[in-house]
Amino acid sequence: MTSIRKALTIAGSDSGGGAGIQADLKTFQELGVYGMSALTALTAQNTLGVQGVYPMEPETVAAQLDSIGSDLPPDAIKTGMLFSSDIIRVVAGKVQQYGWQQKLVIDPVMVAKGGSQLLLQEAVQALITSLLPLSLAITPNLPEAEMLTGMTIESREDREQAARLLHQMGPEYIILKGGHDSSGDEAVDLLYDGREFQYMSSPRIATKHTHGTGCTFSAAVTACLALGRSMPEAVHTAKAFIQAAIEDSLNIGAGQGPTNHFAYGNRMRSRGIPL
Ligand SMILES: Nc1ncnc2c1ncn2[C@@H]1O[C@H](COP(=O)(O)OP(=O)(O)O)[C@@H](O)[C@H]1O
Ligand SMILES: Cc1ncc(COP(=O)(O)O)c(N)n1
Repeated sequence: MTSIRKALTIAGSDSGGGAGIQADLKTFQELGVYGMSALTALTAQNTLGVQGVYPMEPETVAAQLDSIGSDLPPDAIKTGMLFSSDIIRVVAGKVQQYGWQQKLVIDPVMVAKGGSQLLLQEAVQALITSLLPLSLAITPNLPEAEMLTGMTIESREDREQAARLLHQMGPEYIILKGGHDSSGDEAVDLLYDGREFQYMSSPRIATKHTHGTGCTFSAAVTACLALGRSMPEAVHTAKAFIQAAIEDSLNIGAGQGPTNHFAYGNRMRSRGIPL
C-alpha cells in the first residue's frame, strides 16, 4: 500500500490546459502530490484569450466539496477563479465545515492575461470579508493587491505597506508576486509573515509565453505545503518551479503559450536530485 499526500484545487477550468485547474493538477502531479479538483466555472479558452465563461451553480460547487470533504481529506487546498460572491460564500462555508482554515492558499484570480473578468466586481468584497479571514496564505499579483488594498503599488515601500494591509485582512502569510513589474531585470516576489519581509528574486525572462504563471506558482506552493514543507520552503520551491516553467515555456497556439509543467521535474531528475 502506498500512502500519498493530497491537494485540492477549487478553481475554473481552462480548456486550453495552461491555467486554471489543468495547470494546478499538472503541477501537483509533477511535485508528487495526488490532485483533486472542485470546479467553479468552465472557460472556453486558448492561447488567444477567453472566448466564454460558464459559471457552475453554487450548489454544484458545494456538492463537489462535500464529496471530497467526506471521503478524501486534503492536506492542502488552493482557490483560483471563484467568479461570484455566491460561489465564494459556499467555499467559505465548506472551509469552515471541514476545518480547512490552516490549509488554505488563496490565489485571488481576477482578470485573465487577455483581459477577461474571472472574478465579478461584486465579488471582491466577499473575497475580503468571507474568505481572506479563513486563509493561511494569499498570493496576489500586483494589480490584485492594488484592488484588494485600494492603494497604488509602485515602490518597495508600497509593496511592504500592501503586504501589511493584506495581513490585517486575515491571512497568516502574504506572498506578493512581482511578475507585473517589468521595470527591472528581476522578477521579485515578497513573502511577509506579519514580522519579516523576505524577498525572492530571479532573472526576468523575456517571453510572451506566460499563460498560467500565477496558477502554476500557487499550485506549487500548495503542493509543497501538502508535503509538509514550511511556508518559506514552499515559496522557494514554487519560485524555482515557475522559473523553470517559464524558461522552457511552450510555443504552442497562436497567442500567449503556456508555461512548461515538466521543466522543473526534468531538471531535477537529470541532476539526480529528489523533488
Ligand atoms: N517574465 C518573468 N520571468 C521570470 N519570472 C516571472 C516572469 N513573469 C512572472 N514571473 C514569476 O511568476 C510568478 C507569477 O507571477 P505574476 O506574473 O506576478 O502572477 P500572475 O500570473 O498571477 O499575474 C511569480 O513568481 C513571478 O515572479
Ligand atoms: C480558468 C482560469 N483560471 C485562472 C486564469 C489566470 O491565469 P494566469 O495564471 O495566467 O493569471 C485563467 N486564465 N483561467
